[in-house]
Amino acid sequence: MMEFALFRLPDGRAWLGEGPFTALATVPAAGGAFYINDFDLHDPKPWKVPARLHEVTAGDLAEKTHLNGSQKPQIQWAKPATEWFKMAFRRIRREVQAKRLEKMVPVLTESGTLTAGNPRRLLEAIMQAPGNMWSYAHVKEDGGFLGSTPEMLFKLQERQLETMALAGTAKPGNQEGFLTDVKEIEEHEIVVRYLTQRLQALGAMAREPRTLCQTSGLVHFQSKLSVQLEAKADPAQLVPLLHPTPAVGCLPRDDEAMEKLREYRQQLKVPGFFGAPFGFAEADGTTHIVVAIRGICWEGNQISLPSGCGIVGGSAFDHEWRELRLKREAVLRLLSLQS
Ligand SMILES: C=C(O[C@@H]1C=C(C(=O)O)C=C[C@H]1O)C(=O)O
Repeated sequence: MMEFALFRLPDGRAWLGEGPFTALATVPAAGGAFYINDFDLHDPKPWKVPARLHEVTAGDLAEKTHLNGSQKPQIQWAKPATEWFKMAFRRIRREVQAKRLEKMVPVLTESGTLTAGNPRRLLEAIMQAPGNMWSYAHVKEDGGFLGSTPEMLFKLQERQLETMALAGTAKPGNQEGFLTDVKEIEEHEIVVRYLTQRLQALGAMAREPRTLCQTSGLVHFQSKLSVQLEAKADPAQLVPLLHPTPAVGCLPRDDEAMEKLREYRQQLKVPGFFGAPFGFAEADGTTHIVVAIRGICWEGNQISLPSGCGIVGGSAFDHEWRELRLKREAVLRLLSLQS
């Protein structure tokens, strides 16, 4: 199989689409299409209709993707250098303290070299991800990306829109400290405020209380939001309305801040898939779009493992550096790649 896409819902239902894909600007009425784009939404035709679509389970994926016989990947990781990230971190914090910015999410990417095996084998691991995660993959002949994310951008079913703020991170174990951590709460509430502002015009909105979301080896703050839309909305318009949220982007989301964010991403060599929207439209029209974090990408034998962290005025470098490591470790654990 040359090119394919995979999407798994938290409830375990999963779809595998085989290329070649037909690209469309809007979601087809019959559904059965994947949404694949990069962080900057460069692709004007992000809806990809596969030549063949299969509903798959963890049990039959290996056979369907012809993985049988290939070995698990072995990766030699290089320790990430601090310099560029430290510079971005300091500049962002300075901008926040000067009140020119509220929050920005720089991304650090760890590189690795594939020494044996096939990265496609990791599809089996993302099919086994915990029940509160969405798994995604887009694989081409010599490269691709895949992962399992705890972050949904939105789910649209008729006129019911669901979304979530997921931001603020801790290691499991110190829940009491985390629940009252002012900096983490601020980081989270910035995302809630942003979503509320963006969604208010669309219809009656409801916010659930802030709760804890426990994923593989990490705890986050999560607030669910929902909107009863006044008029039918096209997912093609909702994506640029909501993405990027300040959970992976910046606030304010004006041209100047977005330009800075793009500059940092370029300087730090962040892969285009990271933080981008990814999704699937079911045959009944229900559309799921998630935020592609907690994953890896590869090109030939070069592997990248990106992770980001929100910087606000109270952020300290060592704390964020540790948080980035925890996030990378969570991905490695999820993919059963830990050494
Ligand atoms: C950017 C990542 O995660 C995002 C950033 C978070 C944070 O800064 O606390 C938490 C969850 C995600 O919204 C990542 O996992 O790399």
